[in-house]
Amino acid sequence: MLRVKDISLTLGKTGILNKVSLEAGAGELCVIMGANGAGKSSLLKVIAGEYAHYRGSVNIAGNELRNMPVAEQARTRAVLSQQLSLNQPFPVIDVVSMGRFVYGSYLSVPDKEIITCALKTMQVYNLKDRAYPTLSGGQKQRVQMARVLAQLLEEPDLYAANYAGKKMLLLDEPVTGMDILHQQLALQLATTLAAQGVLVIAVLHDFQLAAAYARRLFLLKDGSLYATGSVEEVFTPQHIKHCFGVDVAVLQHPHCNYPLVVSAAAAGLFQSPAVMAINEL
Ligand SMILES: Nc1ncnc2c1ncn2[C@@H]1O[C@H](COP(=O)(O)OP(=O)(O)OP(=O)(O)O)[C@@H](O)[C@H]1O
Repeated sequence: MLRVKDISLTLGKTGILNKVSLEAGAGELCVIMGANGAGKSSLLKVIAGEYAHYRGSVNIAGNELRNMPVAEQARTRAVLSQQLSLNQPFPVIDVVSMGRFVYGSYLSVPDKEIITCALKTMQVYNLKDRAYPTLSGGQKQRVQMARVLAQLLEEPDLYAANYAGKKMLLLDEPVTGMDILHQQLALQLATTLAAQGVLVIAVLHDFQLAAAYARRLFLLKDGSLYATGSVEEVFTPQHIKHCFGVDVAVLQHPHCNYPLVVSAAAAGLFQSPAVMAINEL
């Protein structure tokens, strides 16, 4: 579904991305991680078609991104950007409706049903008449998730359509500001959409959420792809130390089949022979 080959990006005079190549298939939930400034948002913006002057190739479902008309790009992928500022006092329902405008400015009955479905799925239906700027940070983020969901869906039902090879969802730090319940809601929604064939690529900073939800990880360092693979392959103490400069232990989760990444800030952790043995494996 997505083939990124040798992407390099310069902004001003600064090299931001350096020959990044990656592939991801329909129905995968991929997570991009890396330290602040590693290039995660820039990479997502290149894939979203927001930068025209990158070098290399981005191929989406067999189409070269450069050759895709903007309207077709908008129908193929929905993007949740970081730091979206919207200060006009639009009601929430209008903000979510904006997601449907990529299909035309007239909202049909099915469009309105999709908007209602998106509002209810992100648990913001009760806020639909509130002025968007008056919402809390986490509520705004849920509304923005509802907007991209409204853009993505073809039916007012999460399970009704097969999106394999047709739809891509790009999420830049989607759970920022959300409480733990709504973090789970947002990432379970991403998982559900992936199960319907949507390729989901999310930038996350939280190791536990990434470990729990990612099927494939891309770890960036200084604008280059440093490691890629499964959670177990990418989340090693060595990779994390190299990319984030912190000592961690990677432990077996007592109840779940994904690892726990624990930072050395937990005093005395690294004195435990059991933990040292795990990390030397
Ligand atoms: N428009 C721009 N002009 C110049 N430099 C930029 C621009 N946008 C981003 N950068 C720089 O590019 C680098 C990568 O930025 P990017 O936002 O992609 O990082 P990130 O990995 O998403 O970081 P964070 O975790 O802090 O969100 C940073 O050094 C940033 O300062």
